[in-house]
Amino acid sequence: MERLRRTMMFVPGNNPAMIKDAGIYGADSIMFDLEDSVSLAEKDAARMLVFEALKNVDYGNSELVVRINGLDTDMGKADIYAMVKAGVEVIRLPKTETPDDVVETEKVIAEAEKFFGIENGRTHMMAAIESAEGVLNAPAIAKASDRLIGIALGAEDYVTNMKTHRYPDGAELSFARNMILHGARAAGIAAFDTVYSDVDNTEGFNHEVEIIHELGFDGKSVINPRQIPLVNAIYAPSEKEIRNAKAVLNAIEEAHKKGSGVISLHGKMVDKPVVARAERTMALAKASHLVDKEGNIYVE
Ligand SMILES: CC(C)(COP(=O)(O)OP(=O)(O)OC[C@H]1O[C@@H](n2cnc3c(N)ncnc32)[C@H](O)[C@@H]1OP(=O)(O)O)[C@@H](O)C(=O)NCCC(=O)NCCSC(=O)C[C@@](O)(CC(=O)O)C(=O)O
Ligand SMILES: [Mg+2]
Repeated sequence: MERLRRTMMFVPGNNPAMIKDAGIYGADSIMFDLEDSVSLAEKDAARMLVFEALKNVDYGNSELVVRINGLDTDMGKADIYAMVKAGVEVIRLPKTETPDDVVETEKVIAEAEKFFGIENGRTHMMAAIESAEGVLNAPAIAKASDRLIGIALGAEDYVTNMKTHRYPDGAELSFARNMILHGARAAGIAAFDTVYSDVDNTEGFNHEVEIIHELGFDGKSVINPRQIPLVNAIYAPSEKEIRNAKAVLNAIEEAHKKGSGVISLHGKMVDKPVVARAERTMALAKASHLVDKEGNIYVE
């Protein structure tokens, strides 16, 4: 079963208090940032701080991601070496424009793994797409490395590049979101939506999460712990959806016992894609604490 990544929380890499407590909020992934939330003067200190945190702090089940500075800066290579040495799970490449950006970053990661005697391929990657060129190349970027677990939209940089800004209905992001989603799905990896900066605007945030949930994004980048339960609530399946998923999984189990891969349930065909959706519903229900380990509904 693929890992759930409903929320990926940005944590500024120069903020010791936020770094120390980042594990208590239940984010599926924690993303320590060495890039745009850290000023030039603090880059070295932030790298050391995040290195120490990765080595010494227990973040429970959260996946650990670090957004590095790009290889077109003086910091990129040092960031990669330090994070690979610390054992980070995923390196997030910012401002990815072309598949070559991914390939070049992968080369340095592989060099670092070799240098520190770490198994080749252990460090995964994700690529943030934050410009028109990146969006147009999204399908190729998503297929540029087997290490990629996903691609993400970085909308603040993207709207700046597009000479616009963020609007409540998200029309300005529609093409980018669809390109990123299709690129990710064609490559079989995850798609993550961008941050929502107005942390006190719960209504606007919920509206945006509804949109990306309906489109099919795996999850959203968040910048504040208060945004985590809001995303989780929208990604939580309803009781009706859970009951239907359980019925589908029971029906297909019966079909398999009879040697068939397809069966009818209440007059509707149940086949492989319906089963895959039911499995994801049950995974989301478990993550949302709506069912127990066996899939029994708590609300019954
Ligand atoms: C927004 C705000 C200032 C609000 O402050 P507030 O003070 O109102 O927060 P409160 O709610 O009062 O905090 C209550 C308690 O939570 C703690 N707490 C808050 N935030 C926490 C957190 N993130 N991690 C751990 N802990 C946290 C806090 O320490 C306190 O702890 P305590 O004192 O113990 O109670 C704050 O959240 C914050 O700085 N966020 C991170 C901002 C950031 O990372 N920006 C860069 C990434 S975007 C980018 O680069 C654009 C992009 O590249 C994106 C893309 O690519 O997708 C693109 O182009 O679009
Ligand atoms: Mg950005």
